[in-house]
Amino acid sequence: MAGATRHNQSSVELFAIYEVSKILSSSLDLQQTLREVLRLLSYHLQMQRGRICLLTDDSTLRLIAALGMSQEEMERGQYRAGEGIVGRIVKTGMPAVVPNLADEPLFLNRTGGRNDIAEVVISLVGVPIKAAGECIGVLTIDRISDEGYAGNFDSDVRLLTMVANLIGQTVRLHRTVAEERRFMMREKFRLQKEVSKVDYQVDNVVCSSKRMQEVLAQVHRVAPFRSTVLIRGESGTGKELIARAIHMLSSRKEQPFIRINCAALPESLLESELFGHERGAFTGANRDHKGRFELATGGTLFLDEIGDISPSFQAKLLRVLQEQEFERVGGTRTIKTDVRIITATNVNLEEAVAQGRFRADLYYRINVVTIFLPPLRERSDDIPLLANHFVQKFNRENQLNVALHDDALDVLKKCPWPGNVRELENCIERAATLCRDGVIWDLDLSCQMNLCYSSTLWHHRTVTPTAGASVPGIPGYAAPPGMPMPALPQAAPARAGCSTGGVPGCSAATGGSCAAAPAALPPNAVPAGNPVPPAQPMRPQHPQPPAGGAPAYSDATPSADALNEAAVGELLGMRIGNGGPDEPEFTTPRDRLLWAMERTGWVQAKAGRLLGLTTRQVSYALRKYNIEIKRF
Ligand SMILES: Nc1ncnc2c1ncn2[C@@H]1O[C@H](COP(=O)(O)OP(=O)(O)OP(=O)(O)O)[C@@H](O)[C@H]1O
Repeated sequence: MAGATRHNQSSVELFAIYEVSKILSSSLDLQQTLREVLRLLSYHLQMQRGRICLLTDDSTLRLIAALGMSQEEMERGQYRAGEGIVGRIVKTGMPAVVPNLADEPLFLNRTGGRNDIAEVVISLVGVPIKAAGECIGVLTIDRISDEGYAGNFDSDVRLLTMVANLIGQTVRLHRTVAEERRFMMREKFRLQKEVSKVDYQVDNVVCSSKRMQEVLAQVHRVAPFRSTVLIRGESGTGKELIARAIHMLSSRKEQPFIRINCAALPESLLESELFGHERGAFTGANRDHKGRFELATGGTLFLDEIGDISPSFQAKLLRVLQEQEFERVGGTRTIKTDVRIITATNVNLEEAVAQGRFRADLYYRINVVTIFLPPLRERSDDIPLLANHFVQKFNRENQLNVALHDDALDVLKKCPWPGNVRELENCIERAATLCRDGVIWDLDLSCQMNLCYSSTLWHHRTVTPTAGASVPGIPGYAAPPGMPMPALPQAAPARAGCSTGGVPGCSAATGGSCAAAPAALPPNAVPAGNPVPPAQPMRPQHPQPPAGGAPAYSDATPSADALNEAAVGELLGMRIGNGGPDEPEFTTPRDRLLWAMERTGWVQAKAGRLLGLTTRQVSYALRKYNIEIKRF
């Protein structure tokens, strides 16, 4: 009978140990875990008032888990080594059994948690908690009875020692993890400080603003991984440049970087361009053709303007991105791909998803890491560096030594740059081409001659809302999240010499001083209040334009249309030479535009490239010259 009881007792103890080990490995909250252990001992083994004290860094024993104690009582549970029963256990590293606490001189009742000591017999069993051979705390339990505990203290000590060992291992593990975590946090903080000091450099990307430094830091972080990157930002902010930078900083840099503009091709062509086609797949497919996915094998595929692809093509693209395989058009063989995908768009994708124009599953697939490129107007600190970079580029390409005058730089810094860096580049190239004495003066800038085609485009947008416009106040512009468009300045009344009527490109660039446009200047004159600094070259005399030319120097204020006409003409006219050696002579800008459209199969993006214009500028010019777009 006694054997059976002992057997039962052993089974209960074994079960308790098993449960304790489970609890100890179940949570990261040490205090909570230890309280659970005490609850289990109390429930299964009638070991009441369990307490666990742990040694802290200042060698004090602190009560960190207890059953049936208020927070206040717990806070009183602090002992020095050697003090009281608990202090003695830590000091000696040996278990202690006190059959009746009322008779124990070492008993301090510091917590005040045993006020029933006069009414019942309280026995205490305490064992050291050890880890790696060191005593790091104490586990105690009370046995409460009316006439003294009749059970076996030895078996209590044995069981509690096992539990204390498990606790010791757990505490050690928690402390190691906490220490490592503290170390990692310190390291993270240190690295963050280092990173903020680092001047990130990426080849070809010119910038000094904090916003762009953050972008470059992101570029460095994402480059080594294969994750899909989505680059967002307005047109001309440098999305392709950043995509190339990511490729060049990755281990794929020796492999191809292949770009495709998804908006420039109709769906059938886009499909064959991306996936390739087999001979005979369609009329004119005379031989097998590798698509860009195949050409980019091992490298990076940059899908520009991804926000513009049709819903049916979105489904096809999704399949490749998910399964990393595809078939050529007209083919049956499944081809595996190994390409890193970088996408870019200036479309508000969230709005497109909400309106059902863009698939949510594709959105999530491409939106793994997103890099937002701020518009130039939000990082005007970059303008001086960029402007000088483009002047140097012009000089290298033309073996010239043109300089940029500070006055011109001042005007550039005030411009809102709706066309961003691309527009700045065009502006500099144009001024460098036109300037007469090897210096770009403020008056050489197109906005100062009422020939700023950006302001013309802005003007067009503000008077001719485009379908799908989604930015309040700026029809035709859709700003993605985090890419707020500038508030339109109040239209200033048209002034002599300024026909843009206060459109942003002009009024901001001139600081509202369009009245001082060149028309008011006599030959050799310098505008009032704008003396030439001695160190700077003498301001040149601007000749009058030929009769019937651009309205820049006309005394009369031309109508907005006349300005647009002139500006677009200027735009197209200025680019003569980009079309290559076989470009014929044109008598009107309209003819040149028609020639480019015909030559590129009426693909506006391609015509734009031929003419050195953006797709939007081509689209504007087509409307301007009433050219009906041919569709095939
Ligand atoms: N930080 C920069 N440093 C030097 N050049 C830049 C920078 N940002 C942009 N550019 C130049 O501006 C022009 C436009 O850049 P890019 O084509 O990368 O812009 P994008 O955002 O991809 O334009 P889009 O949306 O129209 O395709 C390019 O000639 C590019 O080299």
